[in-house]
Amino acid sequence: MFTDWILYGLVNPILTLKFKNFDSMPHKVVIYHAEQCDPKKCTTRKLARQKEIRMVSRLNQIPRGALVLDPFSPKAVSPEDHDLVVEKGIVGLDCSWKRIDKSSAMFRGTETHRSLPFLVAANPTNYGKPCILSTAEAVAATLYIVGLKDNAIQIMSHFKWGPHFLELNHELLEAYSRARSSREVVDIQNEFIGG
Ligand SMILES: C[S@@+](CC[C@H](N)C(=O)[O-])C[C@H]1O[C@@H](n2cnc3c(N)ncnc32)[C@H](O)[C@@H]1O
Repeated sequence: MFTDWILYGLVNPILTLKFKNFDSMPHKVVIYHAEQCDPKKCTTRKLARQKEIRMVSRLNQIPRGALVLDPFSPKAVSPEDHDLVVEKGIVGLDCSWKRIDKSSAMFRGTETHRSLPFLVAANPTNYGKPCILSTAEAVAATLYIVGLKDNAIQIMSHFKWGPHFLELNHELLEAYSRARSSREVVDIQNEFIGG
């Protein structure tokens, strides 16, 4: 009995560590896929194959109350969103950037929609462009800003260019992740752009 407890005490933390990311990620990140992309370049499909996210094709499969990644939202992602992300998860919209305005209209009115502050894309399709991030970059940036940095690194590890996204934006991501509010995130962004 006593040895069982010692064994449990040794093995359980190892198992918890091993499966920590696996347990916490797939059900917490849901991407609505609008089938408008080139399947070979689609970052959502890749993350779904790796079981990092859940890809859905019907609106009623989107969890209610999650943080919705919407580039048109006036409110920026900030560390204040940590509990929201942990408890309700993240929702992304994988659609063509050409149709983003129409497609993201379905998210309007959601209190929990958020835009990402200034960050530069590292994916080959939009390399160097500010704010036009792939879905994978947007999810990783959100995780990083709210303090789930290991999960952000894990998401980016599935892409050749993924770690470079975190390096390229390291200074900003760190600063955003230390902000106290969404307002402060925007101030950091504005100071960076202006300066
Ligand atoms: C328009 S889709 C393009 C996806 C691309 N086909 C791919 O394979 O990654 C990118 C999605 O990522 C999220 N996203 C990207 N940049 C963002 C930003 N600046 N703010 C908020 N969400 C963003 C949004 O959910 C957006 O709809």
